[in-house]
Amino acid sequence: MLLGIDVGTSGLKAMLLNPETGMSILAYREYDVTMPKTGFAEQSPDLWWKALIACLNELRAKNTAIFEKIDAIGFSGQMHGLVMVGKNKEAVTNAILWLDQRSERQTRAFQEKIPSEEIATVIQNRPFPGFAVPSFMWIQENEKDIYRDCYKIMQPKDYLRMKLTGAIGTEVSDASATAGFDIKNRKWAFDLLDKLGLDPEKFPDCRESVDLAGVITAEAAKATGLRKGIPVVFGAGDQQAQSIGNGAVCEGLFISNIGTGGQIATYSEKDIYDKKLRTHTFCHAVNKAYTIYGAALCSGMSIKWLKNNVFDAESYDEISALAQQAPPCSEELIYLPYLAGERTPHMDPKARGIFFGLTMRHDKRHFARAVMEGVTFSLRDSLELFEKMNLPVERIIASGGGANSKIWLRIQADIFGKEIVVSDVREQACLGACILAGIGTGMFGDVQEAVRKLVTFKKETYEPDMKAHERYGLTYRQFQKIYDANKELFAANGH
Ligand SMILES: Nc1ncnc2c1ncn2[C@@H]1O[C@H](COP(=O)(O)OP(=O)(O)O)[C@@H](O)[C@H]1O
Ligand SMILES: O=C(CO)[C@@H](O)[C@H](O)COP(=O)(O)O
Repeated sequence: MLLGIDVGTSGLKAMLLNPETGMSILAYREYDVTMPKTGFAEQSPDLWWKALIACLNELRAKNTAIFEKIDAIGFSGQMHGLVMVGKNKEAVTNAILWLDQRSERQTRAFQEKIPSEEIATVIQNRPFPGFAVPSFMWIQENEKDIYRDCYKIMQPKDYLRMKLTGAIGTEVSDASATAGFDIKNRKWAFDLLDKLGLDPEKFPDCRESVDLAGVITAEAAKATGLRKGIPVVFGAGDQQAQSIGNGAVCEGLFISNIGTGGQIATYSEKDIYDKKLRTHTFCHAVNKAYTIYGAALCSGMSIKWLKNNVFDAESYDEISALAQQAPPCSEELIYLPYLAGERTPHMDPKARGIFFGLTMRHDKRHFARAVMEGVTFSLRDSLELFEKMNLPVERIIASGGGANSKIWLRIQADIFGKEIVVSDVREQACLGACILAGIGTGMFGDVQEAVRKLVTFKKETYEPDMKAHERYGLTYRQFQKIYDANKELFAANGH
């Protein structure tokens, strides 16, 4: 049996998987993002640890015989965030998440200190607030004691792996998304970190995602109920893990992932990157390949915000039922999902959310649908960039929590004008984490073998209605113009 753990932004999932039959059992614990100030987004690493213990207790209580047969453990996790631990391997403060916008000034300083040519060829990505390196620069400037007490930095899933194995370390897929990593050479960009004035000693050893990180310690066995000595592999960032769990490990397959953030992602053997650095090129977890994707910040988060902060609704299904009752294009109500700035395509931390075109005819149904459509328009921005990068998109695999909504899958097919398919396993990032554990311990020869065995797709697919696609095309152009028309106002806005 394999155990895959995904440390998401909205919650933690743990999956027990039989690698022979593909049978899987899941446990989930939801948690929140803490926002102590405007633009701040944090989580306590202890929250993830408690969620992990709760998930493992549930899996063990309900499936004791299976739980005792776990042969290997793998990880997936929310990317970019900054976890800082002291010499005692305890977190010295809350983790600063990928959604955090506090390091805008440090991001600008980064771009002033490092020549743009070096950023393009070494980092291959534009540094952005919420990436670990700008966040760490913020800590260095504003929280000197925490910077001093920080022995090593890491990403969220690395923290839980350290708690299980006692070993500190990170791996290429997450490290490459910190803005401090040499993508081509798959190692920390120490020269660049030095120029930024950061202490290279605070960056942990970095390995490949399928390497063995350690085994479950006696202390962790006592806390979690896991058997002492189970091997644990490094694991990967959730983008790379979910793409493996969706079987997108060859060129030409694209994924539309709607988790808390949203991404249009593909696999590449070459380190192709957008010359204007509007998309991301990071190390993939397998085959020494690359993942290339456009990233939207508040995708699932927009629906979560609408559900919790505006409608006070019971469930996501309630939002989907409302969206189903409004017509395509929501009677000209257009939503810009920039609640925490936006990465692809604008790379603008100051962008903000907008509802445009309100009339007295609009009600909750239109708001629900407009939010789903606005998020999908923002993902179409990435598709258009891919077409320009000569990476044509034919068929799209929908993934993440957003793929649980049939109306949102229909909206994606019609806005993208592409066929949408969905895999049989609901938690694709957990499956990816299990596959990495299986490869790392020799259960699978390679990722292709694992994917052939374990990734299957639902019979029901979503063909685009090309008439709706044409209509959406006009609204999409308006969506783009609304950002352009407000860009200067966003920039002038103080927060
Ligand atoms: N049934 C549903 N209908 C619509 N959206 C959903 C549904 N279930 C989950 N979501 C969306 O998916 C998001 C969570 O996705 P998930 O992939 O679990 O995120 P994460 O990995 O960030 O924790 C929620 O914030 C919500 O927006
Ligand atoms: O910023 C990104 C990817 O670049 C984020 O999407 C994080 O990786 C978190 O993933 P989810 O929790 O949204 O699945």
